[in-house]
Formats: sequence, structure tokens, C-alpha cells
Amino acid sequence: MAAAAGEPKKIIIDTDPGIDDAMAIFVALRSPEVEVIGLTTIYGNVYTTLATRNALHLLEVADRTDIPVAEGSHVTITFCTQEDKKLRIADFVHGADGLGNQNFPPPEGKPIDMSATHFLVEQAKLYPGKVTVVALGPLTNIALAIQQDPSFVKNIGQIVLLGGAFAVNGNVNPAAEANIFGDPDAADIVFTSGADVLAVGINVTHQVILTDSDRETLASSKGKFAQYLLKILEVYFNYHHDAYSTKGVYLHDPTAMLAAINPSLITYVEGAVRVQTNGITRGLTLLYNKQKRFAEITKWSDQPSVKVAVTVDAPAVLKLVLERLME
Ligand SMILES: O=c1[nH]cnc2c1ncn2[C@@H]1O[C@H](CO)[C@@H](O)[C@H]1O
Repeated sequence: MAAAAGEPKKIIIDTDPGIDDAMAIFVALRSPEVEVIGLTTIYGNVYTTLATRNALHLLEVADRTDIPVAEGSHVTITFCTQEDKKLRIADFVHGADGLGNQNFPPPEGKPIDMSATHFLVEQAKLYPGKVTVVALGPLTNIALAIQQDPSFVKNIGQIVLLGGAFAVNGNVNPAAEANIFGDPDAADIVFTSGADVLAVGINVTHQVILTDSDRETLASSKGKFAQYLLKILEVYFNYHHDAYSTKGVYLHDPTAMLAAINPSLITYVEGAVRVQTNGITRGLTLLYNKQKRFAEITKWSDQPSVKVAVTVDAPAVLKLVLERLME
């Protein structure tokens, strides 16, 4: 991939690290096309407190403690009204510590004295139209930014999110993908906000697989990211071997990250997306392609269009992930 012309694109990574989050963060830090201006944290793969700790730890591993970490919401956006207040945490995918049960020492750094929402709002205002948020977890922080600042939607350049299962089964249950299921109300706010949104769902990321033999390729590198990731990937591989018949692991977060870095790696369609927020299909994402003019007003009528990824150049994504992590 050619280096981007001009200034690198500023990105904020909203993350719940997470093994594939760690890979995506490292890929971003090794990508000259982007400048990571901050990490914001969220629950999902781990609780938010641990997500913050892991975000600080990963930046220390990368020698990038110059990048600020802002802690995000500990609860879903409807926490006060919701009857079931229990968060769904995917520690069975990533290990109890979120990073493959390696029990790394606590980080030395601290998060900044500002909430994730405030940080997102402030950075979007500081660089209008120039900041891309790459959202790798449930969308609570982004929805809160949209609610708290009416100009956020206009100020933010793009929101590239890993989430949804468009016309395929989910990974939490047949209806829902994990990040959308984590906070469906927040996701619906983001999809209907009018912001420039690109959703990369598991209909796309399930095509990008790091196989057992790719893991051996990674092992042949002496690079610090490759060596670190080999340790934490064990748990992620074990989970995939048990849960899927695929011989490898899905590269969800790195695929979304590379779609933000180089949009030509994917193709997308446009339409209105709504999220089911209750019942047995809670977390379902449904795209209306605007092909039919319905006679009646529906919940999709007059909703802004978003972009939904439909194909990916999987070999190119895999090649870039390996190259950048093995440097
Ligand atoms: O089976 C699963 N349940 C919950 N979370 C999962 C599962 N598989 C992967 N992820 C996590 O959720 C995001 C993609 O949906 C990714 O961040 C991935 O690590």
C-alpha cells in the first residue's frame, strides 16, 4: 500500500482490549498512513476498568506512552432504565485479563483526567472533519458524544465501526454480533445520527482468517509486536478451535482498522441501518437498501444512509497485518 499523500489521517481508537484489539492497535501504530491521537476505552471483551489498564499496557509495550488514554463508560447508554443491568463480557474469548491470561504487570501510566466522551467531542472540535474514530467495541462512548454535543456528528470525519452481522448469523446468538449486542440502543443512535459511518460487520470479518500456519509465519519474526502477540494469541486460537470449525482465528478488529486506513480494501453498499433493541433478536442489524419506496412510513424512512461493508480483499488484509506486525 502506498503511503497516504499529505498528512496522516488522525484516528482515535475506541477499544475494549481484547486480543484482536491489541493486534489492531499495533497495526495502527505501524501504519504511516495514520496518526493515533488517542485511545478511548469501553467494556466488551473486558470491563471498562480493565480495558483502560490494557490500553495503557499496550501503549507501554509499543513505547508509545505519548498517546493519551481516556476512560469510557462503565455501563450501557440505557443503564438507568434497563431492567437487566448485567453487561455481557467476552472473557471466554480473550481470557480473564483480556490478553490471553498472561498476567502482565500493571501499567505505570494513568488515563487522562477527561472522559472518553469529552475527549471525542473535544478532538472532533479541534480538528473538524479530520478525525476518524475506529470503534472496536460496543458504541456507548460514541453515542454519548453524539448526545452531548450536537456538532459532534458534523465535526467528526468518519466513524468506522466493527459491528453488526449483515444478512448473516451473529456470533453471540443467531441474531446478534457481540459489539452491537453489547449496547444495541447506542448502536441505533450511531447508525441514525447522520454521521459518516462505515460498518464493518462479521459478514466481512469472517472472511479474514489468520490460520495456524500464518501463526507460524508470525513466530518466525523477531519483531516485538509479533513476539508479544504470539503469547496472547494462544487463548484466542483455543476459543476458535472450540467454537468454530475454521482452522484459525477471525481478524475482526484488524480488518476494521485496515478498512479505516485503506478504504480500497473493502467494498460497501449504502442504506439506512436500524438495530433491534429488544426481544429475541435484540442486537440484530438490518440494512434498508432504499431500493423500494414503501407506501407507508417505516422506522427506516427518512433515516440517513450509512456505509455497510460487503466484500473484503482478505489476502491483502492478511498480508498487511502480517507485514506490519512482523516489522
Ligand atoms: O463468540 C463471541 N462472543 C463474543 N465476542 C466475540 C465472539 N467472537 C469474537 N468476539 C469478539 O467480538 C468482536 C467481534 O464480534 C471482536 O472484538 C471479537 O474479539
